[in-house]
Amino acid sequence: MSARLQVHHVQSPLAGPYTFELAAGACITISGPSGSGKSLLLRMLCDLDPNSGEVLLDGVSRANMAAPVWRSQVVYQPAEPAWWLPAASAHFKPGQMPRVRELLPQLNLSPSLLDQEISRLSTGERQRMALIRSLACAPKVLLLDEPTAALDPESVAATETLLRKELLNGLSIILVTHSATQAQALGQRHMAMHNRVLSEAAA
Ligand SMILES: Nc1ncnc2c1ncn2[C@@H]1O[C@H](COP(=O)(O)OP(=O)(O)OP(=O)(O)O)[C@@H](O)[C@H]1O
Repeated sequence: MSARLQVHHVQSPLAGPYTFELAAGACITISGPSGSGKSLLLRMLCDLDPNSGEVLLDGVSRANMAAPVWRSQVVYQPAEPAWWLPAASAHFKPGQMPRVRELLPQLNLSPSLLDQEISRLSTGERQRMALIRSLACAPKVLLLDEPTAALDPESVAATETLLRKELLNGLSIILVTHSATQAQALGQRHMAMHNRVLSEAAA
């Protein structure tokens, strides 16, 4: 597998430096205590927080890409995703809708939820809808911050099945999770964050 994402000395005054590589179709999992710096790392990788160092996507430096282009290919899904319009459907471009309709049943979501007010969806429905929003961008790298934290076991299983399928199709994932079972099920490499220092974790 070739390096899809190369991270070289990425740091900010708050965290880092971080250096590692993520192959195409591979998943790195990151575990670690609350407040250890996991989200800070993901936010730097998608260029939401100011940072120095170099990140390359398929060999192309982030410095040579417009920020919106970068963020559409290296997509960050926070633990509590934001919605800025009343209904989920309004967050999708018309061209994304066939993909959205294909993904909804895979996460056990009814298409009728698309047009309901987001605030009326359950936390777990919102979390699954957020994953659909992330995947609808057709990213090359997905940075997932506890994507199943609010889900029941059946929805966790559906989400993991979908992520496994996406990995097989070449998507690369950095997955922050507190679940050792989930890390084992999806990741090939396991890392741990402690006091903003990233290290290899036992498999
Ligand atoms: N912009 C900021 N300025 C100063 N400190 C910050 C900023 N953003 C985050 N922090 C602090 O950095 C630390 C790491 O935060 P981070 O959100 O990365 O934790 P985390 O490992 O993702 O935790 P959790 O598992 O609870 O989501 C926390 O102590 C947080 O308060």
